[in-house]
Parts: sequence; C-alpha cells; structure tokens
Amino acid sequence: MAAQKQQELKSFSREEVAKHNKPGDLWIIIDAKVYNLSKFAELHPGGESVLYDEEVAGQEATETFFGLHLHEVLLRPSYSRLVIGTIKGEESVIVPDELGAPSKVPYAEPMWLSQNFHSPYYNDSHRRLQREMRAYVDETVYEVAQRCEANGKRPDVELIKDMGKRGINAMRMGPGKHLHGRTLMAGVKGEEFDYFHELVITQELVRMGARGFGDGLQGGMVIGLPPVMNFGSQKLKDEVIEPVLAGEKFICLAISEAFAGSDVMGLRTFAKKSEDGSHYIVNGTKKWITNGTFADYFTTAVKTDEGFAVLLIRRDFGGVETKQIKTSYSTTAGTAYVTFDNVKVPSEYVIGEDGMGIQIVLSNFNHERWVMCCSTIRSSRAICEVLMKWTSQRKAFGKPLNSQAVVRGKLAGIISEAEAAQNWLESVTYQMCKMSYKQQSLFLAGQVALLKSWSTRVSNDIADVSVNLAGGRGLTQSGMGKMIEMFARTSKFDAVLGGSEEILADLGIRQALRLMPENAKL
Ligand code: HEM
Repeated sequence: MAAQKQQELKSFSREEVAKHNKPGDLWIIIDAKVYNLSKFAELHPGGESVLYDEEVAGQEATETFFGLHLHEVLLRPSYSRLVIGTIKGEESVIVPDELGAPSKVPYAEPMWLSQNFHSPYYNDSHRRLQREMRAYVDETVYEVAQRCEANGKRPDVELIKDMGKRGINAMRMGPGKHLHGRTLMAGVKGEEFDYFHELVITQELVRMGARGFGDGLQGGMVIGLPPVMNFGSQKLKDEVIEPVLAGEKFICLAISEAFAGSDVMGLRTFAKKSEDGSHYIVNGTKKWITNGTFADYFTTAVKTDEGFAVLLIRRDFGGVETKQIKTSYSTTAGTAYVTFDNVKVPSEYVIGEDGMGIQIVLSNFNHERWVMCCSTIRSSRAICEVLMKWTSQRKAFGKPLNSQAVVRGKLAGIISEAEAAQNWLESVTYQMCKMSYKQQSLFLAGQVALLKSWSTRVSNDIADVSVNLAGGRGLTQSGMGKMIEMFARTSKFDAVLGGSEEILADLGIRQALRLMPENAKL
C-alpha cells in the first residue's frame, strides 16, 4: 500500500526541493520523502525558527528529524498528509515493522522470537498466539492505552468486552477448566492452553509500555477472580465468572490496608457473623485496591471470630464507598481507597469457609507473582529496545551515543540482566507446566519469590540506566523518551505490589531453609 502511494506521488530532484527554503514556502526531505511544511511551520510544536535553519530548510533532514522525534510522529495522519512527493531515484528505507511481526533490533525480543534462535519451550500454537496477540495489541489496544494513560479515565469497557469475546480475559486467568471447550485466538484449543500461552498473552500486553493502563485493563480480575474460581461455591462461580470474563462485570482484590500490607495478619477489617449465621456485618477500610474505583465485586480479606476469611462483597450490598487514590501511575488503573461501613454480606458470599482466609490468600500469591515477573521482565526488555534505537540514532559530540564505550558497557549490563531474567522465568514456567497447583505451592513458592524479587532489581537497574542515557527526555512524558519516563516512574509498582522485594527475597531463602537436609554438612 505504502509503496503504491509512493509511486503515485510526484518525484523531485534535491535541487528542486532546495529552492523551497523560506517562510511560506518551506519543503524538507525525510527518508526520501518530500514534506511541504509551508503552512505547518507556524504550528510546529518545536517552534518555527528551527525549521528555517539553513541546514534544514529545503534540505535533507532525516538524521536531524530522528534525533528529535519518534517515528510514530510521521505516521500520524495529520503529519503524513504533509508528504507531497519523493526524491527521484531514491526509496524510503525507514518503514515500521509489519503488523504483528517481531522486531529485528537485536535483544528487542526474547530469544525464542529472535531470528535464527531456538527454544525447547514454545510450539507452533504459542507462536501463532504470539503473532495474533501482538497484531491485536498494536492495532487495537495501543491507541486506547495512550489515550487513557493521558486522561486517567478507566479503560474503555467496549475494549474489555472485545477482549472477552476473543477469550483474552479468560486466557489471562491461566490454564484450567474455564478454558475447556473454548477455541481461543489463533485457533488455540482451551485444553492445550498452558503457562507458556499465558506468558505470551501477558508479555504481549505489556510491550506497549502503558503501566497504569495495563493494571486498569482487568488487573483486578487477574488477582481477584482466582479465589472465586478455586474456592467459591457453585452459586458464586455461576454468578461471577462468566460476566467478569465477558467484561460485563468488574472485580478486584481487596487485601491491603493502611494498617497492613505484606503482613496480612495485621489487617483490621472485621466481619461479625450474625447470631442466626445468615450474614456478616463488615466494617473497615482497604487501600491501594487496583480497579477498586469501578469494581462491582470486592474479593475481600477480613478478620472474623473464626480467624480469617475471604468474602465476596458486592458494591450494591450498600455501605461500600470507593475513592480514587492518585499514585505515581495513571488513574486509569482505578486505584482506590475503599471503606466498608456496616456492609451486610449474606453468608453464601463467604469464599471457601470462614477460617480458611489465609490459605486462600496465600494460594493466590504464587500465580500473581509469576504474572508480575512476566510483565516486569518484558517491560524491561522493551526499554532495552528503546535504548538500542536511541543510542544509535541520537548523536552527541558528532557521533552516535553508542560509539562511546561507556554507553556500550551500560547496554551490555542491562541487556544481560534482561536476558538472564527471561531465561529464569521460562525455566520456572516450564516447572509450572509440569507440576500440579499444589506442587507449585510446595516447590515453586520460593523460586517465584526470588525470581520476582530479582526481576524488580533488574527493572530498577534498567530504569536507572535508561534515564541516564536518555537525559532530559527520560524525564519527559511526551516525545522520544516517553516510554523511559513511564518505566522509571512506574517500575517500582512491581517491586511493591504482590509482596515487596525484601520480603520476597527473605521468603525465597526461608523456603529453601525448610528443605535443608539435616545431614547436609560441609
Ligand atoms: C514532517 C516534519 C515534522 C513534524 C511533523 C514535526 C512534528 C513535531 C512534533 C509533533 C513535535 C512534538 C514532540 C514530539 O511529539 O515528538 C516536535 C518537536 C520538535 N521538533 Fe519537529 N517536526 C518536524 C520536523 C522537524 C525538523 C526538521 C526539525 C529540525 C530542527 C524539528 C525540530 C523539532 C524540535 C527541536 C522539537 C522539540 C523536541 C523536544 O522537545 O525534545 N522538527 N516536532
């Protein structure tokens, strides 16, 4: 299509273009295309005068342009309209990747997706799913993500419903019976769906670098629905699962409070059982509840006379209020402060049994943490791709940044970390595919805890290096460094949510110490 349009355009010699070099009559050349900026100049966000520079007006401006703008600027319809012709005998070389295709930038993709590399973990169905998911995210999700990140509004319900129809919401809940009988994207059968398919879905969704939006897009479902699926009564399952997977209802997980986070035993929200046992009266507060501002259901950890329970609280029970919390990422995530004031919860809304709360909460953590590893590791790699491009196209002291050994050294450090993290993740994922849910809790809780703790150290390193290499752009929410700015501002979410870095490191070692054979001596 693009090539066809190029053929229909007029072609000019460089000498002809050079004559148009003044206010009111201004042309420039970018990547063998001629842009008429005569009218646009006074609207140019970077100012008019820079365009009249004698090295820009009527001249070849490709290198200058790509040192200052993202490629996506030229692809916006309002700017691509400025193209009036091409340069005789020359062809454009800077073309966006084909929709859904892997990036050709070295280390931009995990090894299994890189040309000429192999992996024992992924089969044809993983590869098909990856291609289709990437195309869907690039074509459909990306624009909505950018808009919602900027205006802070919740992700479009229509998009979530569309994801529901395609089975994406269901796939995000991982392998299991809820997928059986479904034919998913790329013709993947629900029965064959495994943790590598889930890894693919999760990693493709975070590649676009919209951290708050990513959580807004049913982050609450990923952690709030499993207790219902795994421990809920048939009545609760029938009421909740399908509407949530279809994007008609929204759910969140309400555990942390201003009083307690990782130390769940310190929670204060209390559910008092009525004398006749028919209901509970819940009082208390919850804080940092992802999707809480728009959730219909709250999977809520409470203290009871029996110890600890998890209740499914419906907003329409009355007495539930949610207030937006402004965190360092976009309010599109719907992060809430929740208050429960004398909320009357019928006893059939207890998930599992009263007294089982800790077991339910803990059994949820492994999968949640693994999902967070998938996300943080893939977003870290996306930043490596940005830096590979930035350090190639940005010139300082007359040379690309990557001509400096110190810059190459920094790239080596962060790329090695991203590669190591993905490889450890894939190895853990393989174990998950081979183990039952119970075995995973027994043998993998420590591994997953260490992996998450280390992955967020890696993302911290990558955020740090990326801002230093991007300079002021890494501190700016628009333009070339916008992904870096977003990553540096938001990568800490993964280090704190789902168990903080230090707590998880400690958990990993405590789990290992439990398994130390008594007869193991030096
Ligand atoms: C088709 C031609 C051009 C278009 C459509 C265009 C568009 C834009 C846009 C949308 C921005 C806002 C920042 C962003 O989104 O990246 C911008 C900023 C800027 N532009 Fe252009 N531009 C063009 C050509 C040029 C050229 C040839 C120069 C050469 C000097 C230039 C210099 C700048 C500068 C200095 C900024 C500010 C960058 C910053 O804040 O970091 N632009 N331009």
